[in-house]
Amino acid sequence: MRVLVYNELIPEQIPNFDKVVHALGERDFARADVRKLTDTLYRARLNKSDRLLFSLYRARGETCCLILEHIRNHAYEKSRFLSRGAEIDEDKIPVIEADAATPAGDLPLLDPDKPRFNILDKILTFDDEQEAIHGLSPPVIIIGSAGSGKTALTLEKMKQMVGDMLYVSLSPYLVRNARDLYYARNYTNDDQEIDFLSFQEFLESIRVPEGREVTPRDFQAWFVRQPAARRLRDAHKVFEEIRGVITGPVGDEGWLSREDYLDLGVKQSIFSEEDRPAVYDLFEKYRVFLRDSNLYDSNIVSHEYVGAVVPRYDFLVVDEVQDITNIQLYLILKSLRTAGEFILTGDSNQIVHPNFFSWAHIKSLFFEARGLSGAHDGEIVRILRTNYRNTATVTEVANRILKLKHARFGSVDRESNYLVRSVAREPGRLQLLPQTPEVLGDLDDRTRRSTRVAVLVLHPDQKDEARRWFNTPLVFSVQEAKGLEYDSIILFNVVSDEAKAFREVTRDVDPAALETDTLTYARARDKRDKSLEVYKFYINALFVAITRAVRNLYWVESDHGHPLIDVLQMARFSEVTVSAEREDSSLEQWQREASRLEMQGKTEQAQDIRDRVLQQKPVPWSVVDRATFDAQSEAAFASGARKQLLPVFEHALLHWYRPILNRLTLDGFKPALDPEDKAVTLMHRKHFEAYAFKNPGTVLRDVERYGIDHRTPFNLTPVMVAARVGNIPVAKTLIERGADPTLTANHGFTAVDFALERGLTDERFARQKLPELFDLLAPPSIDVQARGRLIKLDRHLMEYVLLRIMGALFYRRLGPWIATRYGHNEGFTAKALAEVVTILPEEVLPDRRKKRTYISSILSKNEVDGTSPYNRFLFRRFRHGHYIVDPDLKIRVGTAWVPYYQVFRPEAWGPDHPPDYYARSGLYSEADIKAMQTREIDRGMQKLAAFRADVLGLETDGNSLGPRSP
Ligand SMILES: Nc1ncnc2c1ncn2[C@@H]1O[C@H](COP(=O)(O)OP(=O)(O)OP(=O)(O)O)[C@@H](O)[C@H]1O
Repeated sequence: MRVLVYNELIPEQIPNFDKVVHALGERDFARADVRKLTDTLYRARLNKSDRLLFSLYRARGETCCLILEHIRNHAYEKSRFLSRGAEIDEDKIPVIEADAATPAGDLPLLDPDKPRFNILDKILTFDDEQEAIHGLSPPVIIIGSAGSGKTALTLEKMKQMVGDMLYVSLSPYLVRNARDLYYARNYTNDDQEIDFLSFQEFLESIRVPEGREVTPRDFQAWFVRQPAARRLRDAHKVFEEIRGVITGPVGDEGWLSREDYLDLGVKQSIFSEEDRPAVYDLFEKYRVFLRDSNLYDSNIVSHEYVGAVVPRYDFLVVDEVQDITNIQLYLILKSLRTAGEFILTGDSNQIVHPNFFSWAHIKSLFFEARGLSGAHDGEIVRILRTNYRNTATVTEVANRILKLKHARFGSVDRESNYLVRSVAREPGRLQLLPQTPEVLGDLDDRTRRSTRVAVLVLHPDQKDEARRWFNTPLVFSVQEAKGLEYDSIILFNVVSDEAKAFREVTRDVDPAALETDTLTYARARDKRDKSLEVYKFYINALFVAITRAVRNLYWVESDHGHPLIDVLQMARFSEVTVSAEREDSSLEQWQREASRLEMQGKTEQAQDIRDRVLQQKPVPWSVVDRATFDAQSEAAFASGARKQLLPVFEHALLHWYRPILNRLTLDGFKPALDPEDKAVTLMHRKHFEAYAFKNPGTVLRDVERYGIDHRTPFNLTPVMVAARVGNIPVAKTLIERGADPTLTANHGFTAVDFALERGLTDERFARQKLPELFDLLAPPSIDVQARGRLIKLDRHLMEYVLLRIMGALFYRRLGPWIATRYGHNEGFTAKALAEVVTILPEEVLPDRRKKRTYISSILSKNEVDGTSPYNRFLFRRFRHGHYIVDPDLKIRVGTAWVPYYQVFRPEAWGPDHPPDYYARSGLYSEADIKAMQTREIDRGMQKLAAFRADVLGLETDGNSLGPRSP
């Protein structure tokens, strides 16, 4: 049997490794003392205390043994691959013979001839090209077409690095995806701390810029109103010139001076010398426009930040570098402690952002700023030619486009001069179809209900025409589609709608020039020829559009006689009968697609799915938000009617709005006198009945009607309710369908905070529910702003967990602590926190992190006036050993920055209700007791008001809802 070893394992450090692996290879399970742990996992015995975890899978028809993990000292509960916290009783697990052990499935991406394999979201082996790059030391530039494994390879490379690291890319979606891939299957690494940041977040981590980043759409809307628009015509082209040529280069100023700009060589600008003065005039107006509209240009901001960036990373990765400009790259590389410790990846055939990117620009940047790439002298560029994403047919057309580009414009640069190989076993399908009502009707009928087919047009303004024919909500312009992939793509009049431009793209190209299997390096003939710069968008857009199709391409054109169709030899694919399979996706799949698109910022399409496919409606009930609640409770107390007070009580109970609960108790409001358990049970039964069932059916009915994140009358989302009641299957289903776990309730809680709040007081809940709920619901990071900088707290950090715990304790514990009469427990102390967290299971907080000394070190490290170089400026120490979240801290809610103490509400703090020892003593009348309790509560409220004013610096509102003395 073949044995492959996970690349993270170091066999030399594992006792008896060779001996045991040899036995496994010979299928001698008895010698290796193999036992079966789960359906897919086995263990072999290394020595008295250590075990080796492995799985069996089939690859290319052979059974392969995949060695996964070294279990030291019987510590199965620490295993990465067994479910967390697994308790295995060695005496009870069954011995198994090799013949009885069957492979758990097929692994199509595994090459059994390789000795090592890698694990990201799936198990795969690298090909020789990839392996060679994996072995290189930085700096490395990885060039490869879409789907060549650049991201996968780079992430695996990062795992070998030690220290502080950065992964950065323009698209927030790609970054999020990369982070999830990195930590897939419980990967952890104590030797590194990684920031996964979009470029905008990277800027924010230096200093949060004012306003919002200008988009091409803002520019276009402004451009068409300018008199110069008539002469310069194309907004995209002008924007590209400004972004790529005027503000993009590295220099001493934020942009090129007029003189320098007019002096540029012909290859350095998209515009002719005659047009350049007009472009520069417009650029000057553009800066005024930015200032007046509170927008910023990230290039100009990057220039401003060059002096402010501090070296803070030991290693960094820039993924999709073709999307960013030189000054942006320069700024990123300036954050390295040692020059040259980087990997850049990219593909210049995928440039559809206006930024005038070329590999030559990057090379000249390294040449001019020699310090950037370190002492390394040799070639740092490596190319990946194999495509793992698209079928052979799709790849063939993509290659023809590359050949056409080469034949027409010459080599863009030496680096991008290559064709792509497909390894897909399936051939895939390509049909060139005419634009007739019958064909379009049929195509639409077969594809409109499927989440796996999207329609692509070249420009955003062509989407309306496409929507006349196609009913799917998945209609995108090419720029929108960048970074997406679908099983099948319908290209709609991409060429016919820009017939003139594409005619230029094919001008003077001899089809015979495309009959080649390699691209030879050749520059364009005429240096003054700007056609590449001008027409690059069209040819790249076509390339990007086509490579979005994983399997099939349906290409609809009104004019099949266009020269481009001819040059690409598409006629052989011409058909009049649509052969797309008809496919209906379920509502669930559509819901997931809507959420996926939402996350990628494709709000238009996501909304269209919700409106037309899911037919979601606004909730028919009124939702009680903060303002409504304040008004409702005032009115209820004024009326004193039970019917009005009950919803106020329930709301206060759910949000632990202590002043209101106290007041209701003092007023003798019956439900408020019940023990909390009873009141909660009644309320849950009344309002959250649907969440009591394991089967999510009832909850999903509302979700289908009103959307996955609709608000219940208490202004909670369904997943918040599931978290609060501890219903794991429902929470899981909602998350799988795309529920957003970052949304907040009236008092600032996200779904996971509800679960944590309960887990911190209820031992059984903590043990049975919290590990899974935390895993499922805790968002990957919390964005905070301290001292004007973004600090992204990754879920792996203790700071993240601590901030969450402080949030979960905010109302129930912190308020009463501050309010206590003797004041010895104000604020969070390491001692109090260490006591509180003992209840949390190992999976949520490992024992080493529960220690008082450790908690204390994290608190003081992040104290706002502290001097640690790793200070994240989270906490303020207002008395010796007493901490609170810093009142100047802001957190990101949706896209807005909100002060922490507006998200969490100190005005909802109140003292615990005084115990009934007065009553028990039997010495006092009922009226006396009430008076004493009232006084006690009043004192607490006053203390809280003073704390809010003195420590938090907040205005106090006179406790309008606090209890008044009778
Ligand atoms: N050696 C390999 N064997 C099998 N699958 C692979 C291999 N390398 C990469 N893949 C898979 O191919 C797909 C594309 O890889 P990846 O997303 O890393 O490509 P990319 O070059 O970054 O693409 P893009 O430029 O479109 O972002 C992924 O699903 C990845 O897991």
